[in-house]
Amino acid sequence: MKVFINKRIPETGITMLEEAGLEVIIPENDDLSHEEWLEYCKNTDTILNVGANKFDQEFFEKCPNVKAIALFSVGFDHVDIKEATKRNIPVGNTPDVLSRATSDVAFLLMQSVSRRASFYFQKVKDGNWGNFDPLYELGQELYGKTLGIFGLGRIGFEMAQKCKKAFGMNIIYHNRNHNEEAEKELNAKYVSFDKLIEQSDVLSIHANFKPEKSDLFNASVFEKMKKNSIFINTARGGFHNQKDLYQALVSGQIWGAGLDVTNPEPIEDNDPILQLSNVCVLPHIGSATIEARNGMARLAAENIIAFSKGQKMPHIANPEVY
Ligand SMILES: NC(=O)C1=CN([C@@H]2O[C@H](COP(=O)(O)OP(=O)(O)OC[C@H]3O[C@@H](n4cnc5c(N)ncnc54)[C@H](O)[C@@H]3O)[C@@H](O)[C@H]2O)C=CC1
Ligand SMILES: O=C(O)C(=O)CO
Repeated sequence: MKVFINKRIPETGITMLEEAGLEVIIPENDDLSHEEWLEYCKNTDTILNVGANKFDQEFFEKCPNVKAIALFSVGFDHVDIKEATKRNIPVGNTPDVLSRATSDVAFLLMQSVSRRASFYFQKVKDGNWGNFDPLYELGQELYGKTLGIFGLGRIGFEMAQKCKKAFGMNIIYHNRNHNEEAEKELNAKYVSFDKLIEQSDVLSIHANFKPEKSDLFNASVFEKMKKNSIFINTARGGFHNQKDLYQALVSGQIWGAGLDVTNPEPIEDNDPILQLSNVCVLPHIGSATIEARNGMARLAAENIIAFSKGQKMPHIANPEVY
């Protein structure tokens, strides 16, 4: 059985696949155009996919030989799951192993924005240390403030846990269902979407993205948020309207923003949001630790190996396929 991997992943995953007797195909030039990527996919049985290549109607029509897809990500918003299931194609993902790393980045962004760290670092790099100024670009402390989580699943829970431990923050959340563990362990309170945006001092997005939720965080939401609030998005850029976010930040409707994901992604070089002192933007590095990436490689390989043995994928985005 052939496994096409579009970009090199940590060696652990590749070794597991090879030891299982699978033929691994990794192109030398791993910066493939869409057409080149499709060409590889057409000629393979299973795909281990790194990145946001779209598994849409075009893909499924042009690549009828593909029998299984193992994503090198927990998010699967780039896959038409209904179509994959209809065609009996299991889609694997990589939950849990990256929750700590990704929530670390949400926490880091929150702190970076609250203390204007990236702005000050840029000043130092520009040779502009500045004099001690009692009123210049002051940060705000997070102790006892309210953290609002939109989408309290695996990553949202870890973010809430860190904020509770580090700053004694009160946790409120809005989710598809109640998270009993968070309510018990963190005293997290379930609130309506409107209450979430009105009451949060830090609003952190951790839900799985669906196209119908595009621009959910837009001007009408930012208007209702507190003036001292910080908006954090490490989930998917599609959740926020970036122009509206810029306006909310410039007009002082909200206090700051930390983004690991942008809309569009990658961010445009001339996006004015990059010029703001109350913003920190990272290039989608939530899972970019050695530990998380090794874990992702292991889970993706486990998925392909299970499939090759006629077994169920152990980490599956469309369990309904079985
Ligand atoms: N920045 C990065 O590098 C990374 C980003 N992510 C993103 O984080 C997302 C979350 O990952 P996990 O915590 O593992 O997923 P999860 O499935 O454990 O948690 C997501 C939670 O969001 C809730 N949810 C989904 N849609 C909702 C809606 N419309 N309203 C209210 N709640 C909603 C779900 O009920 C679930 O509890 C991924 O789907 C991915 O997009 C994940 C890993 C790395
Ligand atoms: O896993 C994901 O969903 C990511 O965004 C990158 O790790």
